[in-house]
Amino acid sequence: MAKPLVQMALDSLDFDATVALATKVAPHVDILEIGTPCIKHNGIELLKVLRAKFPNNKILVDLKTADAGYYEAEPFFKAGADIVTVLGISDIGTIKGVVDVANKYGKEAQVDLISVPNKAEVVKAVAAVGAHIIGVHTGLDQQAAGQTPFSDLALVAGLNTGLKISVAGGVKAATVKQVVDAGATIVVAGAAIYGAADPAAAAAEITALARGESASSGGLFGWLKGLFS
Ligand SMILES: O=C([C@H](O)CO)[C@H](O)[C@H](O)COP(=O)(O)O
Repeated sequence: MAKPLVQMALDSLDFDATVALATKVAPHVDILEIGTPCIKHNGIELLKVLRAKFPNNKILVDLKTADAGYYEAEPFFKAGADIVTVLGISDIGTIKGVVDVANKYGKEAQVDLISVPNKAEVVKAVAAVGAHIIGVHTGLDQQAAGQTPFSDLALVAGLNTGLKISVAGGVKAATVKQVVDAGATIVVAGAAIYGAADPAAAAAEITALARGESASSGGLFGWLKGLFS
């Protein structure tokens, strides 16, 4: 089975701080996510800068599209996004539009299940129109109300659609193995990395844990640990 991918969510509003954080973290993760507040605030220019600076990372643009799927997503695929998100609560025509334009560019559409009431039904419907990734997502406001993504992940994994499953919502070093064991193929971490004293080390630790490697063999973090042990 393929090793899970690790995605870092860039949720700052500041353009330069986002580029600086991405520079620290990019060597330690597979996917850089431009979070929804960040892309709304900074626009497609930020994607162009990150695309040019980080050719070895995939880039997800968290558009959370709700309408005009094809039209809204196309400029971002054209500018180098590898994955674009669309809301699972939106019309199936909107979701199909993002899938179609992703296919046109050889890229991927991720359907975000945030606030979807009938998750099993939506997962089956979006699988039928060719969605590439299902996003199990407990948003920042839901996390503040005490929610976690674990029960939704169990439900989605149990549907056995064969689609990739991305999991976001407060994932941290202590929970990353639980998320992978429960069926995540993409693990997303935002605050656990950008809120750490050393974001590069936190990213390296989370990636090592997601891949089932001991933290001591995990990139810079492992190297630093080795120095001081
Ligand atoms: O998608 C996110 C949120 O809705 C704002 O765009 C976060 O990036 C995602 O939840 C991951 O961040 P953490 O929950 O802090 O790990």
